[in-house]
Amino acid sequence: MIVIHSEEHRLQAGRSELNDGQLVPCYEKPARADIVRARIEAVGLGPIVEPTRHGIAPLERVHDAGYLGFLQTAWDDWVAEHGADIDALPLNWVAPGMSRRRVPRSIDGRLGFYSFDAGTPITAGTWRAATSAADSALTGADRLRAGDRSAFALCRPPGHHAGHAFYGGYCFLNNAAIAAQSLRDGGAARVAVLDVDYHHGNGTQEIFWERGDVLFVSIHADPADEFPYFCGHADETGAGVGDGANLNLTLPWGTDWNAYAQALAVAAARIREFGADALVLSLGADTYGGDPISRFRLVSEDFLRMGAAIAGIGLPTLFVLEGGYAVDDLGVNVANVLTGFEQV
Ligand SMILES: NCCCNCCCCCC(O)(O)C(F)(F)F
Ligand SMILES: [Zn+2]
Repeated sequence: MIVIHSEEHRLQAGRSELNDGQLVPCYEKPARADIVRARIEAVGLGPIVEPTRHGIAPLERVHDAGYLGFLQTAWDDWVAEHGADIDALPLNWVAPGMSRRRVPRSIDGRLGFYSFDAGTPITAGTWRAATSAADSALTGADRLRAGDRSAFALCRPPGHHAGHAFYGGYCFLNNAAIAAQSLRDGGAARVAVLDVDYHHGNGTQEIFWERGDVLFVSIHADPADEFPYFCGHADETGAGVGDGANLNLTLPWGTDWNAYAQALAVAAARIREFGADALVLSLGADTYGGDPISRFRLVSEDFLRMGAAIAGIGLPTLFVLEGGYAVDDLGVNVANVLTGFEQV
């Protein structure tokens, strides 16, 4: 399995995030990619290559042009107002009943206009890091189009919380959605996205909400209890021609492999029934029992079983890294999914 990875991920190194009322060091940090890369090399999963640059066009196939323009200038606009010693974080958002008709001139206003949390710092390197992650996912999509059975885009920052025109949950560009759209544009008639991150992929859901050509399936902690809280419920099935092409499988805190495997079997059956030509797998490993911000109870061996179950779907598969914050074990857990897949 080829692995695509850019050193430019290191350019996203936020100082702090707002979590549970406090500014704390960022959980989504460069060491995450380093430990995954080291394990991938140790197990000899496959060659590790740099992404090819794809420019802004594939990003515009998924994201709003005004949002992309904002992301490109946000840091400079922030520095002009607040200086370069503090990362850019929003301080207020659009609440129900407030107007979203005008984009504010203020950088503080635009940070809130285009985001949904204060846990996702924009820094000097955010744009370059985020575009390098999107290029990794796009390069992986190119490999599937060239006939590879699988590829792994070792992406940082992650993407599945980023929507058409918003960022949050450590995500700026939706790497998995950008790759899925690239596969569609490259000739795949139907593409499935399966999200196994502990958190609901609200961004991916929003992007494909009214699309019947891309199936989105997510297995995640019940949003009644867990971030991102406001969507991801089982009754969210899509809209218009997309109705029925969105499947949310929610699980309670404390979920172990037995329960998780049953949800994964339902997801696999739905994907087979959909008749996709390719699968994009949003691979978060924060379902791990040792994860500091999550509350499922998978153990490292379960990730081997997860990889085998994904292989059982029988589609060319692009793995795209999302979350996972038990950094010491992240490499083993991610590599186990990929190894489990390859062994089928
Ligand atoms: N008390 C709850 C704090 C929640 N803090 C934000 C959690 C973000 C999770 C991000 C992720 O793991 O879903 C991704 F894959 F996108 F990286
Ligand atoms: Zn997550």
